[in-house]
Amino acid sequence: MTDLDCPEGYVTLGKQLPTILVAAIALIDVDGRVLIAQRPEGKSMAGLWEFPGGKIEEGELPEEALIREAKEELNIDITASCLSPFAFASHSYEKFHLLMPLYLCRKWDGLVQGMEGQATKWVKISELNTYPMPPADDPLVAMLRDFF
Ligand SMILES: Nc1nc2c([nH]c(=O)n2[C@H]2C[C@H](O)[C@@H](COP(=O)(O)OP(=O)(O)OP(=O)(O)O)O2)c(=O)[nH]1
Ligand SMILES: [Mg+2]
Repeated sequence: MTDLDCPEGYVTLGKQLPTILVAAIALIDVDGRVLIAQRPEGKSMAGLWEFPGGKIEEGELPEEALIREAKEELNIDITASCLSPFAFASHSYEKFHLLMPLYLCRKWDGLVQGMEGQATKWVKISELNTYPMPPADDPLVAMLRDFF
Protein backbone atom coordinates (compact mmCIF):
# COMPACT_ATOMS: atom_id res chain seq x y z
CA MET A 1 0.00 0.00 0.00
CA THR A 2 1.35 3.44 -0.79
CA ASP A 3 0.89 6.31 1.64
CA LEU A 4 -2.02 7.60 -0.37
CA ASP A 5 -4.10 4.45 -0.75
CA CYS A 6 -7.21 3.87 1.31
CA PRO A 7 -6.99 0.97 3.76
CA GLU A 8 -9.57 -1.84 3.63
CA GLY A 9 -12.60 -1.72 5.89
CA TYR A 10 -13.76 1.82 5.37
CA VAL A 11 -17.25 3.20 5.92
CA THR A 12 -18.84 5.82 3.71
CA LEU A 13 -19.85 8.80 5.84
CA GLY A 14 -19.15 11.86 3.73
CA LYS A 15 -19.83 12.15 0.05
CA GLN A 16 -16.23 12.53 -1.03
CA LEU A 17 -13.96 10.12 0.77
CA PRO A 18 -14.20 6.71 2.43
CA THR A 19 -13.75 7.03 6.19
CA ILE A 20 -11.53 4.68 8.15
CA LEU A 21 -12.02 4.21 11.86
CA VAL A 22 -8.84 3.80 13.87
CA ALA A 23 -8.50 3.67 17.66
CA ALA A 24 -5.30 4.95 19.26
CA ILE A 25 -3.91 4.98 22.75
CA ALA A 26 -1.65 7.34 24.65
CA LEU A 27 -0.02 5.23 27.35
CA ILE A 28 1.17 7.53 30.12
CA ASP A 29 3.80 6.26 32.57
CA VAL A 30 4.34 7.29 36.19
CA ASP A 31 6.76 10.02 35.09
CA GLY A 32 4.16 11.50 32.75
CA ARG A 33 5.87 10.31 29.59
CA VAL A 34 3.87 9.04 26.63
CA LEU A 35 4.63 6.02 24.45
CA ILE A 36 5.03 6.47 20.73
CA ALA A 37 5.85 3.84 18.13
CA GLN A 38 7.53 4.21 14.78
CA ARG A 39 5.52 2.91 11.84
CA PRO A 40 7.49 0.04 10.35
CA GLU A 41 8.77 -0.23 6.78
CA GLY A 42 6.14 -1.60 4.45
CA LYS A 43 3.25 0.16 6.16
CA SER A 44 1.80 3.44 5.00
CA MET A 45 3.53 6.47 6.53
CA ALA A 46 6.53 4.31 7.42
CA GLY A 47 9.04 6.01 9.69
CA LEU A 48 6.57 8.41 11.25
CA TRP A 49 5.92 8.15 14.99
CA GLU A 50 2.37 7.39 16.09
CA PHE A 51 0.19 6.55 19.02
CA PRO A 52 -0.14 2.75 19.02
CA GLY A 53 -3.44 1.42 17.73
CA GLY A 54 -5.07 0.37 14.55
CA LYS A 55 -8.18 -0.06 12.52
CA ILE A 56 -11.36 -0.96 14.36
CA GLU A 57 -12.55 -4.24 12.87
CA GLU A 58 -16.08 -5.24 11.98
CA GLY A 59 -18.03 -6.12 15.13
CA GLU A 60 -15.55 -4.43 17.50
CA LEU A 61 -15.95 -1.54 19.88
CA PRO A 62 -13.07 0.97 19.86
CA GLU A 63 -12.06 -0.20 23.34
CA GLU A 64 -12.00 -3.82 22.18
CA ALA A 65 -9.88 -2.87 19.19
CA LEU A 66 -7.39 -1.19 21.55
CA ILE A 67 -7.22 -4.17 23.89
CA ARG A 68 -6.45 -6.35 20.84
CA GLU A 69 -3.96 -3.89 19.31
CA ALA A 70 -2.16 -3.32 22.63
CA LYS A 71 -1.52 -7.06 22.81
CA GLU A 72 -0.64 -7.48 19.12
CA GLU A 73 1.59 -4.43 18.77
CA LEU A 74 3.02 -3.98 22.28
CA ASN A 75 2.44 -7.28 24.12
CA ILE A 76 0.72 -5.57 27.03
CA ASP A 77 -2.66 -6.24 28.63
CA ILE A 78 -5.05 -3.37 29.13
CA THR A 79 -8.68 -3.30 30.21
CA ALA A 80 -11.55 -1.16 28.99
CA SER A 81 -12.00 0.33 32.48
CA CYS A 82 -8.50 1.85 32.28
CA LEU A 83 -9.16 3.61 28.97
CA SER A 84 -10.26 7.24 29.20
CA PRO A 85 -11.56 8.88 26.05
CA PHE A 86 -9.39 11.96 25.53
CA ALA A 87 -9.70 13.51 22.08
CA PHE A 88 -10.12 12.55 18.48
CA ALA A 89 -8.61 13.26 15.10
CA SER A 90 -10.76 13.90 12.05
CA HIS A 91 -8.44 14.40 9.14
CA SER A 92 -8.76 14.06 5.39
CA TYR A 93 -5.83 12.41 3.69
CA GLU A 94 -5.79 12.36 -0.08
CA LYS A 95 -7.60 9.03 -0.49
CA PHE A 96 -9.47 8.59 2.79
CA HIS A 97 -10.79 10.39 5.80
CA LEU A 98 -9.43 9.28 9.17
CA LEU A 99 -11.62 9.32 12.26
CA MET A 100 -9.49 8.35 15.22
CA PRO A 101 -10.43 8.49 18.89
CA LEU A 102 -7.43 8.78 21.21
CA TYR A 103 -7.71 7.23 24.67
CA LEU A 104 -5.44 7.76 27.66
CA CYS A 105 -4.28 4.75 29.64
CA ARG A 106 -2.14 4.85 32.76
CA LYS A 107 -2.41 1.23 33.82
CA TRP A 108 -1.41 -1.93 31.99
CA ASP A 109 0.14 -5.32 32.64
CA GLY A 110 3.42 -6.36 31.06
CA LEU A 111 6.45 -4.65 29.61
CA VAL A 112 6.08 -2.77 26.37
CA GLN A 113 7.75 -4.57 23.47
CA GLY A 114 7.48 -3.61 19.80
CA MET A 115 5.98 -6.84 18.48
CA GLU A 116 5.97 -5.85 14.82
CA GLY A 117 9.60 -4.80 14.66
CA GLN A 118 8.63 -1.20 15.36
CA ALA A 119 10.74 1.08 17.53
CA THR A 120 8.97 2.35 20.64
CA LYS A 121 9.92 5.33 22.77
CA TRP A 122 8.76 6.97 25.98
CA VAL A 123 8.86 10.71 25.47
CA LYS A 124 8.05 13.75 27.56
CA ILE A 125 4.85 15.33 26.36
CA SER A 126 6.70 18.62 25.99
CA GLU A 127 9.07 16.89 23.53
CA LEU A 128 6.43 15.05 21.49
CA ASN A 129 6.51 17.72 18.80
CA THR A 130 10.14 16.88 17.99
CA TYR A 131 9.08 13.51 16.53
CA PRO A 132 7.61 13.49 13.01
CA MET A 133 4.05 12.20 13.27
CA PRO A 134 1.21 11.86 10.73
CA PRO A 135 -0.50 15.20 10.08
CA ALA A 136 -3.74 13.93 11.67
CA ASP A 137 -1.90 13.79 15.00
CA ASP A 138 -0.93 17.46 15.22
CA PRO A 139 -4.08 18.57 17.07
CA LEU A 140 -3.81 15.57 19.41
CA VAL A 141 -0.26 16.49 20.37
CA ALA A 142 -1.42 20.05 21.00
CA MET A 143 -4.27 18.76 23.19
CA LEU A 144 -1.89 16.60 25.22
CA ARG A 145 0.47 19.53 25.72
CA ASP A 146 -2.40 21.74 26.88
CA PHE A 147 -3.81 19.07 29.17
CA PHE A 148 -0.65 17.99 30.97
N1 LIG B 1 -2.26 3.83 15.06
C1 LIG B 1 -2.21 5.04 14.55
N2 LIG B 1 -2.61 5.28 13.26
C2 LIG B 1 -2.54 6.54 12.82
C3 LIG B 1 -2.11 7.62 13.64
N3 LIG B 1 -2.17 8.77 12.92
C4 LIG B 1 -2.62 8.46 11.68
O1 LIG B 1 -2.79 9.22 10.74
N4 LIG B 1 -2.82 7.08 11.62
C5 LIG B 1 -3.29 6.41 10.42
C6 LIG B 1 -2.22 5.60 9.74
C7 LIG B 1 -3.02 4.51 9.05
O2 LIG B 1 -3.57 5.04 7.86
C8 LIG B 1 -4.16 4.28 10.04
C9 LIG B 1 -3.88 3.17 11.02
O3 LIG B 1 -3.66 2.06 10.34
P1 LIG B 1 -2.66 0.89 10.78
O4 LIG B 1 -1.88 0.55 9.57
O5 LIG B 1 -1.90 1.25 12.01
O6 LIG B 1 -3.71 -0.18 11.12
P2 LIG B 1 -3.46 -1.54 11.85
O7 LIG B 1 -2.64 -1.32 13.09
O8 LIG B 1 -4.83 -2.12 11.99
O9 LIG B 1 -2.49 -2.28 10.84
P3 LIG B 1 -2.71 -3.44 9.80
O10 LIG B 1 -3.45 -4.52 10.51
O11 LIG B 1 -3.45 -2.81 8.67
O12 LIG B 1 -1.29 -3.78 9.43
O13 LIG B 1 -4.30 5.49 10.76
C10 LIG B 1 -1.72 7.35 14.98
O14 LIG B 1 -1.30 8.21 15.76
N5 LIG B 1 -1.80 6.05 15.38
MG1 LIG C 1 -1.38 0.00 13.92
